[in-house]
Amino acid sequence: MSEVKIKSALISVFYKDGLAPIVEKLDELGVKLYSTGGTQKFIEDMNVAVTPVEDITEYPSIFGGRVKTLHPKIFGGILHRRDHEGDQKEKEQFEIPAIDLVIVDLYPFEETVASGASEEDIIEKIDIGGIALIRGAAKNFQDVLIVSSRNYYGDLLDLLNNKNGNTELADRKLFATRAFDTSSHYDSAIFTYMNRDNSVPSFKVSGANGKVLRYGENPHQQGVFYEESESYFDQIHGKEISYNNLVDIEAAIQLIGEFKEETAFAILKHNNACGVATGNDVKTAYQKAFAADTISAFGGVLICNQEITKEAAEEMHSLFFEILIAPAFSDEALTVLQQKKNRILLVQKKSWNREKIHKSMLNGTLVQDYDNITDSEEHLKVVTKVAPSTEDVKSLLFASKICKQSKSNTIILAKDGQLYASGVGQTSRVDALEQAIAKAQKFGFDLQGAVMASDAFFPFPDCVEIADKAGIKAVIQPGGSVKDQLSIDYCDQNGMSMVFTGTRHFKH
Ligand SMILES: NC(=O)c1ncn([C@@H]2O[C@H](COP(=O)(O)O)[C@@H](O)[C@H]2O)c1NC=O
Repeated sequence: MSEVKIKSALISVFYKDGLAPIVEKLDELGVKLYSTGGTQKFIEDMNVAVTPVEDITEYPSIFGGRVKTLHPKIFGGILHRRDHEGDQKEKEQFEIPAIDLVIVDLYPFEETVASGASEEDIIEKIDIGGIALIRGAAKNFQDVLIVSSRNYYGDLLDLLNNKNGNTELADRKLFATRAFDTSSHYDSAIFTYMNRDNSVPSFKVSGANGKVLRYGENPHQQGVFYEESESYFDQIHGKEISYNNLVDIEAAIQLIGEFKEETAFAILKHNNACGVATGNDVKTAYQKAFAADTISAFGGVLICNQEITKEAAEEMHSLFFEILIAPAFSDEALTVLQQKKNRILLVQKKSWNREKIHKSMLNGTLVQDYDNITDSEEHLKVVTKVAPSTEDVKSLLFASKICKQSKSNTIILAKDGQLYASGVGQTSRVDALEQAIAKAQKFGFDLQGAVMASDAFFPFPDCVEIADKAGIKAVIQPGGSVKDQLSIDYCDQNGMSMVFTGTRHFKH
């Protein structure tokens, strides 16, 4: 049977907002309504006739609502095959009313977890009856239409309006597919919560609201972005965000997350910082970040951890950049920045907060903890005769933050809250250092008294030697090489200071 006329509907929804126009339309179409406690009251308050499910089940809602729709007469009403003689006989025998449309909006499990509620409250938000209704109605898409979330109310209304209460098989199948998307996403979230201690060696990821991108990494590749949780940003201006933009946005949000106490500004290209600085105000921090590499900044992704001021906006307006991310923009700043129609402006809504990260690998998925160690003073062990000065320690920790958020192998050269230059993504540490020195010289930085950070230990003393000859006098690195002593000896012989952090920060 392809076309089905909706004659009856069961509505059981957690959030009642958005429901009223649907109830009105169903009432207008003469659809008989069944409902559960709170939803029933909502419908009655609209002065629309509704039959409580209890009238069908002849049971009250019990155990604090844990069992209300879970009854053969409800599930029989949904699941019986309309064109099956045996099912029809049993339906008559057990006096089961047909239910042609099911509208469910599940208990908000993910929201409850995100709110930091107690385990008891979270467990109570595991919907049982609702998920069963969704699965039952979706299974019987031959006869029944399932609306599994309030996200689909708009589509339901269109359907009711356009087809006058009739549905085609293709409609029901589409809504059923969406229903299994809803139910599988819901169960994945429950599993992920229950498996917080990784006691079960299984990994679930469920992205929703797939956004088809213009293309993937290159124009001949397709790309889609599936978000797993609330978005990190709101786009307030500019062209459509691309696949590569998203990759850079993540790198930018991770990098800026390292700077919690001071005003910081960063400019990234291809996931690596080409400019980072702290400053007393946003404009100063931007100017210092831009100075690190005035060429790479062209077309870059900019990020700041403070509101963008008018002064800062005017300063950066002349730069062609792709994206600017900030927690807020002043009205005057927006007036300046929005003059260029394509440039993307994003309001960052939350700091980087993922504990686990994953990437597809071979025929599976690699999962690991996010590198959530930011080197700070208490991590530092002075291994040389000379200790770094207070100012050097500040510069070393600043450099180490950038180092952690750059692609390995990385060497960062910095001073006074300003990235001087970096060597990133190199196959040898010496290459990374030589690249950084050459870049610093190219952009006019005097490396006398600058500091060096390395994301991993030095296997040989060559790096400290090259750095020393370039004028660098303080070094931060994890330590841990069997030949650490050779680097330490070189520093001691040449009046350099070096600290070990004990933490390697590879980023591949
Ligand atoms: N236990 C059940 O039989 C049951 N049947 C439906 N629900 C849920 O109850 C909520 C609606 O409840 P109410 O109409 O009482 O506000 C919906 O989110 C629905 O998914 C149930 N609750 C949880 O499992």
